Amino acid sequence: MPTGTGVVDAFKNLIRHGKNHHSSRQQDDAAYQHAYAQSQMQQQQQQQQRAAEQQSRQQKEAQQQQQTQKSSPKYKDHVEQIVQEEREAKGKMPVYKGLENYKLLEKMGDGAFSNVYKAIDLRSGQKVAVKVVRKYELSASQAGEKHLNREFKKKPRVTERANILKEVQIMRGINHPSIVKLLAFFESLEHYFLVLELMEGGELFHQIVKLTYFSENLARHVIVQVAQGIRYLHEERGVVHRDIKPENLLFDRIPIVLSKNPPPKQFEEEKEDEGEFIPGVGGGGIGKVKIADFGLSKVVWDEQTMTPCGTVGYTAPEIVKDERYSKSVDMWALGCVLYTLLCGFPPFYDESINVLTEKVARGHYTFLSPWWDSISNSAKDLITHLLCVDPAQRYTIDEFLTHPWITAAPAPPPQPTPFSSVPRALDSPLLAEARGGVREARSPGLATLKEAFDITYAVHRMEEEGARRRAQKGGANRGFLQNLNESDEEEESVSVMQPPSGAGAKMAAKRAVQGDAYDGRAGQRDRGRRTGGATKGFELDMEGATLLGRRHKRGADGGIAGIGAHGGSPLTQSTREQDHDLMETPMSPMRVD
Ligand SMILES: Nc1ncnc2c1ncn2[C@@H]1O[C@H](COP(=O)(O)OP(=O)(O)OP(=O)(O)O)[C@@H](O)[C@H]1O
Repeated sequence: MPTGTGVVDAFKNLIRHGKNHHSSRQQDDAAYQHAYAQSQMQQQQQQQQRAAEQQSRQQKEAQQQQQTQKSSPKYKDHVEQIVQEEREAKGKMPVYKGLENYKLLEKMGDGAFSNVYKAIDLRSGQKVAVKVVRKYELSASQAGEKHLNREFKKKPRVTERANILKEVQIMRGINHPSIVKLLAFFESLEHYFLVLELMEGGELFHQIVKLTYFSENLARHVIVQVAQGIRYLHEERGVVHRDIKPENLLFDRIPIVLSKNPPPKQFEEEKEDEGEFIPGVGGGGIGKVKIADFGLSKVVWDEQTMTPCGTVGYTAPEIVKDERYSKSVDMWALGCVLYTLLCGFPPFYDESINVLTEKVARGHYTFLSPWWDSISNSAKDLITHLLCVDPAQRYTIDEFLTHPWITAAPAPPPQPTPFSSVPRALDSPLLAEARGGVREARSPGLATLKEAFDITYAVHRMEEEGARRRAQKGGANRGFLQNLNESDEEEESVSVMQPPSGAGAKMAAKRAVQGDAYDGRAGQRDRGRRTGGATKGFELDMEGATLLGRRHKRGADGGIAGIGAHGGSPLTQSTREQDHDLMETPMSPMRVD
């Protein structure tokens, strides 16, 4: 039933036109409904108008209010708080029980079971790096489900505990300007926390990628600091690091002072200007360089008793040999790092893990032309004495530090060469792909580069452990640290059998073939050649626990037996079918705990 003013108006209308008296009932109804519809429309229009008026009034009020609020300090604080909250939410840092005295600022790196954060010690205000290591592994289903109340596997990873304790034990005794200091160590129910001296620049690896390669002055500045750290470890602490690689070398940033006379570009590559090299300070943004990550380190002699560690009852020659082998692993690594600094790619590389292992074992590398053409013979000479297959022939740290290239004063920048003499557009053969067009990116290519280092060193560590096992057959009393070393050995034999993920498997196939500048018989120049044709080098005798031994089992005759002694360029080896088969198998990361 219509009600209100609309209906009244409708009736008035009807009366006005006299229809109320003369129309039939039907007509009255139609008129009534028409009047009713009209009144409804009018009503709606009025309501809409009122609503529009009210809305515009409210908008005006809100605008006025905003104007006054925006200029008020309270409003500004509020907005800033929201922006800050949004920023924080983006880079949200996890909260760890037991780490309440530290405020995590940003993530700096991660390993297989650890994360490293830049943090502030809230008590002292000091900036530090905190390495957080998980004690327990999430079971596969739990890891995927991301439960809030996560349950951990009951069984602690005992090997990991031993490794962490060893790392801490070793780092505690170390105090050297070229080695990252351990400031504190503590643990909660679920994590170990290592508070470390902060190296703001991060990994040297990224700086190599950024600059493509280093000038000889800058390479010397870096490698001398690393070598001094190694000398301290070897000679004063009886420790071998065993994992010296650009990833584990951290640096402090310094400002780049633009070159007065920018050095000529060697090739049409995007080598960033390193800037002026300042002796004693650095260049290319790199100041102090320090060794980090003692996760694979070993103690080879007890600094207190000055006797070899845990070798009571062993005969002297084996002990001496054992210790020399251990140290020589670091010297080999030093050679790999120096080579990489100077040209931007590692000395040993192949997409096939078998071929790479073979090259490392035989010491087959080259000073690849044209990248090495302008690098001094003195630098090459030093490298040949480090990448020398026979550990007995390899330079010791003292020999390294007295080599003429190391003791030379920084040279003035090279004279410009006309660009027309440049053969063609070039970039470091691996880095060009490693970058994948993105500078400093952690592209799969970069991961492959890192894996090349890992494999190279793993082969040498295995060699060292093989020597130790041979020496220790029969057993003897072992000291505390030697027992810690033992757990590591077991782990190593597992970890090295994991080939790199397939990311770089197809890399080399695309790579341009380069000619050899030098046949790459590392360390053979003036140390005397071996008899019997092919260089024997060391035996990869790991008693069935080796990378190669295991690959034989897995790869159906795809192991080292099928590989001839290659003497060619490290970047020219063809990849054989069986190697491909192995590479296609999806694999977990190299490090296995
Ligand atoms: N003191 C530090 N200052 C700055 N960054 C650091 C520091 N220590 C470690 N990092 C960063 O964290 C990364 C991982 O650290 P570290 O190598 O000690 O851990 P990890 O778990 O042993 O790693 P991995 O599994 O690669 O051996 C480093 O490569 C580096 O980028």
